[in-house]
Amino acid sequence: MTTQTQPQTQTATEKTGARTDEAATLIGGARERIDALDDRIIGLIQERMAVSAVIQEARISSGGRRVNLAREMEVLGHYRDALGKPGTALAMTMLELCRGRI
Ligand SMILES: C=C(O[C@@H]1C=C(C(=O)O)C=C[C@H]1O)C(=O)O
Repeated sequence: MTTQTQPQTQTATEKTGARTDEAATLIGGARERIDALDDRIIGLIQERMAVSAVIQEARISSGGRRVNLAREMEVLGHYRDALGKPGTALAMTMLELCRGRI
């Protein structure tokens, strides 16, 4: 005899961890907004990467270096002022995406 695994359908409450249908509905809607925001954030990061690459290529073509630490300090400060210490970590990851590892 062969055993078959049936596709499991999760209820909205199982998917969200909520204990009531009302909370599950609210969470489902809010998660859709988060997914849409994440898509926009990813698109903005990709746009930033492209602009950053233009700057880096222009500087390298002119005989300069890829990285400019003074400017990176300004970027880090901007994120730290807006978001606190985790903002610095976020900016460091973003800089790595934009100019690679140093
Ligand atoms: C984009 C630049 O080049 C590099 C990338 C940076 C960035 O992505 O923000 C910042 C400084 C440089 O290391 C720049 O100098 O502005």
